[in-house]
Amino acid sequence: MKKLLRSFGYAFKGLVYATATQLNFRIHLVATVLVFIVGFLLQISLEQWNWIAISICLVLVTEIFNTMIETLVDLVSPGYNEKAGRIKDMSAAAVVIAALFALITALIIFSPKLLALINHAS
Ligand SMILES: Nc1ncnc2c1ncn2[C@@H]1O[C@H](COP(=O)(O)OP(=O)(O)OP(=O)(O)O)[C@@H](O)[C@H]1O
Repeated sequence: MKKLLRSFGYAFKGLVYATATQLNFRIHLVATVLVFIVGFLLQISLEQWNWIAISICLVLVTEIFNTMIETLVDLVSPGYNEKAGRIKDMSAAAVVIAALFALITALIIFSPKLLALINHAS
């Protein structure tokens, strides 16, 4: 049990490090809070919450992996290296793909509800 708690402590330290050092990670966290607020206000369904949860998880996990890969590349290849650059570029591409998936998911879920609200108000 003590060992398990210690492992969670290390994981929490990693999360704090990612939040403190990565502006993009902080932006994703703010976006997560906003999506939660909008989701509650628009009373989205359980299935839609599922898609939102998958999107958020995917973006945060890829962002942490990206930070991890950047740190590892800087460790093993501190100087200029074409392959090191390519690895970082691909890692960043993974975050962009996840973020696009999240954006499209949010558009599919929220735009019909927001449009209905706008139509109702006018
Ligand atoms: N060692 C390297 N050799 C060659 N090119 C690199 C190297 N390090 C970085 N690059 C290039 O510069 C880009 C930016 O790298 P950098 O490490 O600054 O990441 P970043 O996306 O700006 O993240 P962060 O702001 O978190 O450091 C990489 O995507 C890559 O194209």
